Formats: sequence, structure tokens, C-alpha cells
Amino acid sequence: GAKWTYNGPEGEHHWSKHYPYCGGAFQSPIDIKSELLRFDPTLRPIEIQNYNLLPNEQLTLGNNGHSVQISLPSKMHISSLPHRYTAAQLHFHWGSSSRPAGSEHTVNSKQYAAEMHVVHFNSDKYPNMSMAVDKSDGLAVLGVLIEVGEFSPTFEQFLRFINGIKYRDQRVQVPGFNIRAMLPARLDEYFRYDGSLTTPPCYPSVLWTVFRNHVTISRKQFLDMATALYSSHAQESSPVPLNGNFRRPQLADSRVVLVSFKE
Ligand SMILES: NS(=O)(=O)c1c(F)c(F)c(S(=O)(=O)CCO)c(N[C@H]2CCCc3ccccc32)c1F
Ligand SMILES: [Zn+2]
Repeated sequence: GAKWTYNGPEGEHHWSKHYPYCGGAFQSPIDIKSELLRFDPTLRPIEIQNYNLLPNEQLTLGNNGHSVQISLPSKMHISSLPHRYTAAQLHFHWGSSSRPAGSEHTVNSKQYAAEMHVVHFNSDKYPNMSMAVDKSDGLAVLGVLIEVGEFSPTFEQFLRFINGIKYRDQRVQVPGFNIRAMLPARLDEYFRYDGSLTTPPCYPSVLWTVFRNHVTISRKQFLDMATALYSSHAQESSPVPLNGNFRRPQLADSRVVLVSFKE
């Protein structure tokens, strides 16, 4: 597809020129505001399978020019939704060293330092991500808000390799680790709403689950992620830093955000 960026002439306000869904309904992210919330007693704790990967299970860590991503094995899946949603990849959105706020979802207008997304597709109905990505019941993404605070040994399991993927389309193999440990302790407390991919083509195909509780990484870990990467290829003469890779909150319209917790 056409080139797109987070700022400048191909920035988010121009996406809809080449990607019409980006100007459509049910867009993500949103500001999760108290007045939109409705408690739903039928929302069960998120149950995930096979997230605890062993070191001999290699994962591909890559810089795709828009984010840092980790490709995930198809044995990883969510088992508590009406269909099985099989993991495809996880990636991050972050701010910059000068503007450390870079989450996509905000909570009552509070923007967190960063956000992790674990992308899954409905493998009961579709054979792969490509076939699922534009279907209304195609995707389920788990969102984890990230604050700067305590050092995270789990994030370090991939951050220590980040200088091997400084430039666009670079990839390295890293030993598997426990992806469950990147999620908050409580998988029973979350926000739930129907939304979209937050990058072009912005298909309204995502069942969003944003966990209520954030996780923390240290300031050095945040700066490593926010300053190590470029969205340009290694051989390009003028390197373009990869940071501030978050879309602003979109109109909620008449959408309600369901919550799995009372207080
Ligand atoms: N925030 S978000 O909406 O979850 C989200 C991103 F922000 C994001 F950058 C990516 S990307 O890294 O692939 C960069 C360009 O799409 C994805 N990829 C998804 C959707 C596109 C097709 C595809 C195919 C295989 C695996 C994952 C994906 C993404 F879903
Ligand atoms: Zn994302």
C-alpha cells in the first residue's frame, strides 16, 4: 500500500486519502472516559494458552518501520472468547525522549508512556491474519498500558537485542520467554469495545481488550525503545528516528465501553 507516517504530509490526518476506512466509523484508539463505561457482568476473565514460551522456541524480533514487533507461534491463543483467537504478533507504541507519553488508548485523557498490543485473529473462521484482517469478527487485540517505573526483567528479554534491529526491515531471532509476564497480573479487569486497526488500512475489525492495570518498565528501558530505532532503511543517507508512533484518540461516537469490573 501507499506510504504512511505518524507526522507530516503522510501523517494520520492524511491516511484516509489512500485508506478510506481511516476516515470511517468504529476507529481506534479512543479516550476511555468514565461516562462511556458500562459494567458488563458477562465479561469473563481473559484466558490465554501457551503464552509461556521456552528459550529454545526462537521468536523473530523485527523493525517494520512503524513499530518493533515480535512474531508469535500459533499455539498461543485466547480461549475465553466465543471463537478461538490465535496470536500473530505483538508490537508497541511509544513517545519520545522529549515527550515520554506515547500510548494510543488514554484513560480519562491520561496518556501513558507506551502501549503494547498482542494481535490475534479468529482462527475458527479464517485461515490466517490476511484473510481475517478486514472481517468484522476477524481480530482480537489485547492492549497493555505501560508506565515508567520499576525495571521489567521480562521486557529486557527482547530489549537487550534492540540494537540488532535499528533499521527498517532488520530482524533478529531471540529466545522465547514468558509472554504472560508482559501482561498485568489481573486478566479479569479490562475495558472492552469494538474498534479498528490503529494503523492503515484502519479496518474496523478489532475486538479491543485494554487491561485496567498498567505494567511498568524502567526509564532506561523506555529510552532504549524510544531512541534506538529508525523507520528508515540502514543504507538511507538521512536516518529517520522511529518514535511517537501512536495514533491520537478517535471519536467514540455512540460507542459504549464495557468494563469487567465494578470498582
Ligand atoms: N495497533 S494495531 O492496529 O494492533 C497494529 C499496529 F499498530 C501495527 F503497527 C501493525 S504492524 O506492526 O503490522 C505495522 C503495519 O500495520 C499491526 N499489524 C497487523 C495489522 C496489519 C496486518 C497484520 C498482519 C500480520 C500481523 C499483524 C498485522 C497492527 F495490528
Ligand atoms: Zn498497535
